[in-house]
Amino acid sequence: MATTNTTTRRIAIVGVGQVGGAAAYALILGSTTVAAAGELELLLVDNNIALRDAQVRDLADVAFIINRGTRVRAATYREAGQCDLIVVTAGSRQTLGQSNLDSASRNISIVRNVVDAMAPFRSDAVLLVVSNPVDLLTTLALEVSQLPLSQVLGSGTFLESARLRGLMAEQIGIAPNSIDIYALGVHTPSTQLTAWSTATVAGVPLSQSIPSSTLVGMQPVLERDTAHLSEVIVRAKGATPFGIGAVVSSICASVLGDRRNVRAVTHFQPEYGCCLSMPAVLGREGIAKTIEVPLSEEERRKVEESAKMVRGMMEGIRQG
Ligand SMILES: NC(=O)c1ccc[n+]([C@@H]2O[C@H](COP(=O)([O-])OP(=O)(O)OC[C@H]3O[C@@H](n4cnc5c(N)ncnc54)[C@H](O)[C@@H]3O)[C@@H](O)[C@H]2O)c1
Repeated sequence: MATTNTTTRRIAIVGVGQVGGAAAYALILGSTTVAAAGELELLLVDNNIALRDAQVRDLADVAFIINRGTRVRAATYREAGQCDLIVVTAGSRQTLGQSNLDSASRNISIVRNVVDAMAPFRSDAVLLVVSNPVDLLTTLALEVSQLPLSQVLGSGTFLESARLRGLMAEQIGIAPNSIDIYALGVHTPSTQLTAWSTATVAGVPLSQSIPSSTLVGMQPVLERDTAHLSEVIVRAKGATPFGIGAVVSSICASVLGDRRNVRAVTHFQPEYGCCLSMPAVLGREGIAKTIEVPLSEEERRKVEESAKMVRGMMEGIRQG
């Protein structure tokens, strides 16, 4: 490793294709925020060595231009396991027409292997999983890494929650950061849940802060657009790197800066026996606290149904 300095924050990105590359780019642009008061070193890992080295060179140019002392270099799995924060974006992208199951089984084996190759982890390392299916792979990474529960999380429905607020803001003329609403549960278009029952504007329930005719009209459209926009983007350009890249950068800033922002990320839920997205307070330890959301009976039943699928797949993985 390069010589250490107490204020250097190290983030490893494992899998530097479209998503890993965009995450690295967002991290370099936001390096002052991400590394809190210190400097940022980005370690890139990929089993495609030519691609990894090309990404290092391309991203090093960005760092030179930004000129905030950020360093970018290639690294091994072992070095990645010793970083402050490790982002797992390794995987095979799901192509349209390919079944979820095909893509899931390849990513299960990839994520198991990369997490295994990084172990043993630095004791305070935080592991952030982005590869899909993200709830299953975060649950798997938690088991394989043997890190404490709080230190393993996944991007989950953070992006969908941000998208939901942004799309709603356009409809109702209120800024996104003044709307408190989350997409929760298991991250797929058919299983994630919009927590309408707990949504507020300025602490006032949505049902009292927006005319009911507006609310009823926009709910199905927002749900559909929030859940399916990624598919639309993938159909047109093959991947969705920028939104998720910004999500990674934001989570890294929250964790390394111990900022205590509340974000919908996937993390272990004892009640459901697997990782799925619920709002969490993010701090240096990863998940500082889960916010208990008082879901309606129907919302809870929907979350339990999809959690059952994740638990079933985990059981299949354990039995080999
Ligand atoms: N959670 C989300 O919201 C979200 C959003 C977008 C993409 N994704 C997921 O992110 C993952 C990556 O997507 P992408 O578009 O960047 O795909 P990509 O194919 O462009 O990149 C994947 C990279 O992983 C690398 N890789 C594969 N096996 C590896 C291994 N064993 N060790 C190290 N690197 C390895 C590949 O060489 C490639 O560079 C996919 O699983 C995708 O579904 C998640």
